[in-house]
Amino acid sequence: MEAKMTMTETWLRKHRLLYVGATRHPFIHGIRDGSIDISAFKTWLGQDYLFVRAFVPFVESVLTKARKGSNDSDNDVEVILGGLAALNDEISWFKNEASKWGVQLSNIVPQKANLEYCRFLESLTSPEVEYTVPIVAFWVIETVYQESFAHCLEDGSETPAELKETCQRWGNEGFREYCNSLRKIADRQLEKATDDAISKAEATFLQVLEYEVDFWNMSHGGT
Ligand SMILES: Cc1ncc(CN)c(N)n1
Repeated sequence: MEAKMTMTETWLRKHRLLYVGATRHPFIHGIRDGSIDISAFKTWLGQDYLFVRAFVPFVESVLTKARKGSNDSDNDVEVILGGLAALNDEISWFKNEASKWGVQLSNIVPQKANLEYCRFLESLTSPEVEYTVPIVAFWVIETVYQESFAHCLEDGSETPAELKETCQRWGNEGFREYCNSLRKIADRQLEKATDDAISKAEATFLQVLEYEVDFWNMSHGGT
């Protein structure tokens, strides 16, 4: 008998074009084939540092909701706490990387796409938004980076040596497994969710993908 398709699988198939748009963006192609304009990379670096700082309270709120709204809360808390710990490392990494590239983090002003994305994440921290919705958002946010940067490390890629460490940060196997754990939590929640929560979660899935595309665009000179 064939295994039943999970909700995340259904959405990934149904919204394939947008998903590919977010995970195979020209910014990523530029890293992968070595044609990236380093000023675009530096813009991304500074903006992403601000994003990651704003991402922490979002993840904290997911953690709080996991404690209250999950019937496997020990597992969920462990996975989400692992994510928070990774964010702590990520922030230190951004600081180091910025000084390597001569990017002054204290002078970075968030661009429109970044502000809008952070505002959207903040809206998901409201207690009225049930756990299923932000856990789906969390899974997609992390997975877009995992799939994007892993693509830059595949056989045949010509990623410049000085950008390999960046790609390793999200493209590594451990990060992939962590994304799979988030996906399993999201699917488990979706299985028992109401139709209303499922449609809100699907809309959130799409919004995150759109925000991710806008985020990459911003590094290419968009706003
Ligand atoms: C915009 C964005 N999306 C996702 C990630 C992965 N934490 C990130 N650092 N920045």
